[in-house]
Amino acid sequence: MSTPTTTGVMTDRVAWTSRFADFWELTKPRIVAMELITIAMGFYLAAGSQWSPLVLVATLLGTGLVAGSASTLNMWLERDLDAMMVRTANRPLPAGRVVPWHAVVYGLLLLAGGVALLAIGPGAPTLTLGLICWCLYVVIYTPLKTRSTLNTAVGAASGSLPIVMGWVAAGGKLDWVGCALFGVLYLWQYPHFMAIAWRCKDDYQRGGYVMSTTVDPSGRRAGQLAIIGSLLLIPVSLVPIMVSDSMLLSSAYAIWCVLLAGVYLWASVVFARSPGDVSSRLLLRASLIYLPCWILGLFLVAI
Ligand code: HEM
Ligand SMILES: CC(C)=CCC/C(C)=C/CC/C(C)=C/COP(=O)(O)OP(=O)(O)O
Repeated sequence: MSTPTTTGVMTDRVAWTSRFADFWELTKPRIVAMELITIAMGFYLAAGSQWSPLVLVATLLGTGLVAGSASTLNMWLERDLDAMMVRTANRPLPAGRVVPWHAVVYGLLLLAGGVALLAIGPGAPTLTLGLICWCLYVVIYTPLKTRSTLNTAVGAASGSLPIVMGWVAAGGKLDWVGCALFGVLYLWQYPHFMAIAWRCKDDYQRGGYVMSTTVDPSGRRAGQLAIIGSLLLIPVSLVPIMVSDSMLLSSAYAIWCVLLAGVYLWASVVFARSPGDVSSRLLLRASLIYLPCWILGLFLVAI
């Protein structure tokens, strides 16, 4: 009878670790992590003094699973196009490290787990939003990417709903504040994505994607959309002031929001005036700084 050698056990361990890493990558973990932070923030803002830690955990885990499922099925649907683009060619499916039907089963299992958690935890309103979000991303946004630049308007909606899911899960109504949370995330995505759409325009062209920068390679249209998004962020990001009773905290929040959106607007203008490698990197960085900083501001205003 043969016994497993140390080398054999080590090789198995490495193989399992890289398999785990491939399935993990299918969920686009960095975007999901950022979404989870927005969900926690939405929940925190709506929760009064009485809130259930179990509902919070179920909302975070459930939405995380539904979002991971959406990303996995998005990658499955786009596996052939991803193979044509430099940025995505080494993803688990186009690189052949995960078999397509395994990804489908995995994506559906994640969806089932997420639906169960959202049903048991926060309940029907949050679950309904989660399913709408999933459909927007997988069923509408993904096929629309090769057909119309309207894809960004739809993708941005799926990126903005999770913060509302957190808000609703903690008992928030779809009032001014609930809509403003959606609005900030929605508008934030325009400069964020316009920077990426510029940086990846050759890739998008190779994959046959219809993006603002492939229909207008001068970058004019992308620049205009980035400016409109960051400009509108100034008034919309001020609406959540309504959750605070403190004059001091609301004033500090207002100044913070105007400052953040001002920097974002400045980066958008720099990009619009001269679309290029440096200006698009600046805008992408500004977008990745804006979001956590705005969330920090919300945290403080709701103390
Ligand atoms: C229309 C909507 C969106 C599109 C098309 C989009 C697209 C992308 C793409 C293609 C990248 C990779 C950039 C690169 O490789 O250089 C990226 C990065 C990123 N996105 Fe977005 N995004 C959108 C919305 C969102 C939302 C809603 C969030 C989270 C709340 C988010 C968070 C991030 C983060 C944290 C990164 C940097 C980490 C990474 O490269 O994975 N994005 N986005
Ligand atoms: C609850 C739930 C379903 C949440 C969904 C949250 C989510 C995954 C938002 C992503 C937003 C978005 C449009 C990302 C870009 O995808 P892309 O396909 O353009 O990116 P890629 O080119 O890197 O594949």
